[in-house]
Amino acid sequence: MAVYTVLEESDIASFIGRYGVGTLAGYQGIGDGIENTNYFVSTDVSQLASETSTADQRQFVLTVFEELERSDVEFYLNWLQVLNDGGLPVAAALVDSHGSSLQTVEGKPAALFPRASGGHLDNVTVEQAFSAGAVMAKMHLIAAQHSAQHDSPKNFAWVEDSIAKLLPLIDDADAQLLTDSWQQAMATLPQYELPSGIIHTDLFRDNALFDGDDVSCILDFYSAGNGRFGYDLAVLVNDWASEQDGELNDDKHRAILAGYDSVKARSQDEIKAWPLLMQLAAIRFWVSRLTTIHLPSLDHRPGALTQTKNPEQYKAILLKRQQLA
Ligand SMILES: Nc1ncnc2c1ncn2[C@@H]1O[C@H](COP(=O)(O)OP(=O)(O)O)[C@@H](O)[C@H]1O
Ligand SMILES: N[C@@H](CCOP(=O)(O)O)C(=O)O
Repeated sequence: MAVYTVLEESDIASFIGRYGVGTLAGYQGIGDGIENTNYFVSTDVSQLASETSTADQRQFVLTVFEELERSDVEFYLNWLQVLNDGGLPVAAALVDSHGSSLQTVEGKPAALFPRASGGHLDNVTVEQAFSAGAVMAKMHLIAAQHSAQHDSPKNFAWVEDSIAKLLPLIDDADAQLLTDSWQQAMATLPQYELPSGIIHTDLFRDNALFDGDDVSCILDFYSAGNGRFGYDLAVLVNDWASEQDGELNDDKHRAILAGYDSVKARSQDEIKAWPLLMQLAAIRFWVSRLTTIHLPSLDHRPGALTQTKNPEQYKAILLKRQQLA
């Protein structure tokens, strides 16, 4: 259950009051998520003079950022606005009557977002895989036009540092595989000139909502930062197009790449570096999942331990991707 900051009805009503979006009609803590506190909130807009729609209620998500620094939240809210202005399906924070999107709740940063329609996918069709690739390419096109700078909390420097800390804690065969794979990848990466910008870094299926075949909202930008676009795409493919044993599902893999290329054609170097990028993305999540288990005190996310994800899955994906190189 991802509600760490418990809010009373009166807290939520006064929070909502800053926005002029009607009176509180209902609220419910959101069970999904591991990092922040989220509530679904609905308001009654029937008394609002400005309301032109026929609906009686509007739906929002109230987020309390449990661990992020205020300056980081500020960056993410601005970035969401940039993506929203560029036409990407994201939920940009509402601005209150004083012109601010960033609030404070119990001393922590907080914001109000429109609630997006759509649901999470259990099984991905090739049409949905195509849409996911296309929407990521659109996001990268917007990012390529901006010179924003932000360190992703789990960038390659973090991976390298975490590997060093993990080596004494994991079995010898895994330690060897991790060391060799990482060193080989880092030695090969500079051969390629790979375009970069602000990337999502964690676009797993649980961070996207779908209406039918279309992405209705990309969620959870709170690990975004500078990185290579091809690496972001590899993170997506490893989650959306892997079988249980880590093997690539050819149809979904092809559909994601076709969707991506239909919006932003990959460069020759991005294509040549593709197996390497998938390996890097696999190492990153093998390492973060190992870290949650072996170094829990370093994991800043309050719900990480209760929602532990299986590191072996990403080791299997790494081994399968190495066979493609
Ligand atoms: N704007 C939104 N519209 C609809 N659902 C949302 C929205 N924001 C969050 N959610 C729901 O809340 C869940 C948790 O949000 P997320 O940002 O992933 O949390 P956390 O940062 O804690 O991991 C999402 O998986 C989604 O189901
Ligand atoms: N998608 C990740 C969970 C989020 O991980 P984080 O390391 O970016 O906080 C996974 O499935 O491991």
